[in-house]
Amino acid sequence: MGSTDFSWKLADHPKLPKGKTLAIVVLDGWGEANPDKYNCIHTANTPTMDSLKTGAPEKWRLVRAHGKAVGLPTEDDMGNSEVGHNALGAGRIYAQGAKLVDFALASGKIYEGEAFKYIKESFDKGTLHLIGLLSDGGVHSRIDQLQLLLKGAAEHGAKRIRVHILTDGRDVLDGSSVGFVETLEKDLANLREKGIDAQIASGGGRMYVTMDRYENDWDVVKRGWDAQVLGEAPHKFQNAVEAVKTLRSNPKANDQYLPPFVIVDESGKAIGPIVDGDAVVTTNFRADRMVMLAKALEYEDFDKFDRVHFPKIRYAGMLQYDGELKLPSHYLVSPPEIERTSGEYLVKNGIRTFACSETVKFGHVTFFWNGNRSGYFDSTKEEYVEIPSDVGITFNVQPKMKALEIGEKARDVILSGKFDQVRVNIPNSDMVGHTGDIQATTVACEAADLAVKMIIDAIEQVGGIYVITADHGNAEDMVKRNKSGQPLLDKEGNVQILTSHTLQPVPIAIGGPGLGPGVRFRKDVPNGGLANVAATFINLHGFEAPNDYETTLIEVVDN
Ligand SMILES: O=C(O)[C@H](O)COP(=O)(O)O
Ligand SMILES: [Mn+2]
Ligand SMILES: [Mn+2]
Repeated sequence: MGSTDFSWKLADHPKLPKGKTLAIVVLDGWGEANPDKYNCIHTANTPTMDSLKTGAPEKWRLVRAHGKAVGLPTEDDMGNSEVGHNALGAGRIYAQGAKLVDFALASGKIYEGEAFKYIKESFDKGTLHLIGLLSDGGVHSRIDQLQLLLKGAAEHGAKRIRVHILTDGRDVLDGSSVGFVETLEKDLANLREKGIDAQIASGGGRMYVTMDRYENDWDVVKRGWDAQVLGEAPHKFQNAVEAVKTLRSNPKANDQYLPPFVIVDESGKAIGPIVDGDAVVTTNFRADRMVMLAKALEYEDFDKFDRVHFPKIRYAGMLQYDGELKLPSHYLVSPPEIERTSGEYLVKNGIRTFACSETVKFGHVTFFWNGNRSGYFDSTKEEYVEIPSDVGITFNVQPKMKALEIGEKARDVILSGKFDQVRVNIPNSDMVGHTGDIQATTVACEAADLAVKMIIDAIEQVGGIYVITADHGNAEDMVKRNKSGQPLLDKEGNVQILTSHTLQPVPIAIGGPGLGPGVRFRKDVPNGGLANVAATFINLHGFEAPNDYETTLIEVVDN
């Protein structure tokens, strides 16, 4: 569109009225799958979500939430919160970080950019450190990208490389960490044969070391800092495979929560602390769980924990993680330019917007929803409320999380009449689903269902409209399956628990007294995905969607 004829003004919808309070609920990790005992949404008592599905067939449907529908490289890529909320908020499908990094590595462009040239200045005298999640999950990072970057960095002059690994078990099976470390060790051994001093220097489980998000618990980042930068950790090993195997042998241990360790030489000295003159790359492409470390690595003024030592390094992110904060200032690959999101359009068309979740998902309905931007578009028309999450626990011990508090907050705000759009993320089915605890996940889904009921009841009272959907699957399938759908067993004959997201579609339901009698889902968008939702709710606010948005899911028929 030419810059001169661009306008933020949205056209009036020819049939749909303005002024209805709209609740948008994103159930995190709530997909649709065959009912069996490993489908916690099925086993849970969820009368509200059930009634939406069975009560009004023209107002309930499934939408795609994985693979190409959300800008991921292949149809084998499960959905995730970042790409899901980006699509929901932006109404268009963007090539996402995973894909952009693939392109940059395949074309070699990654080595021609400003950031690579910048870190390269350290290669003569300093060490190149790579810090990131080690798995093939494809949600935050991918090991094949790390392998290519290692090879490319060596070819472009890196002589001493240290890798700081974060074990996964959340986007991939628990226990798979050992295999990934072995794969990486082989690559590093190959580099050593070529005369490059390349080794793993430290490690730890992603949820306990480094990868916190939305500033829920800085201790997580500090534990990583101590190991990666200071070379200090409670556990010391001479070999990373041995480290992971030994730490996992504790019956309570799992990949997500492995304690931090450093690799030491024969004299017990850490082999890879980060020191003045070194280069550092954080290899995750996804932002939320790298922003905190990026702040610690980049900000001169920093008071979140005592860094003890703040080395003078050249730091680059795989991507820029926060477009508003411009953090980090150097990045190997440019992030997707997600602009003109629904949030910005609607606020500029007078829609007063409220968004809320608890800490662990707060950025999902704000930062991701708004195209990876922190902050308000217009603070006079928007309010974002974060309900503090519990800290230092795995959510299977507290499966209700803050669902009811989020529901109450949304209810109060809806009843206040101060906002036109009230948007929440209810985290339970995702956060508890990631623990692999089937019983607790069932309780989690029940709590989420209750929160939905509170919001729907409030919408009934004010004559509003609700849109209930999800960002990707998780709790609806808690086991790894073979191609014919049978649960897979491990060596001991136990079912293999699936802690990750799924490839399943997610439901979307519309309703409420403010929804005109002729509004229903169209039948001619059978492959609709999350990116079609924005045009849908823009319509429900009484506007036509911008014409480059993915098409709306609804139509208005004359009764
Ligand atoms: O970061 C996480 O918790 C998982 O890797 C993905 O979950 P999310 O995409 O639902 O946040
Ligand atoms: Mn999610
Ligand atoms: Mn998740």
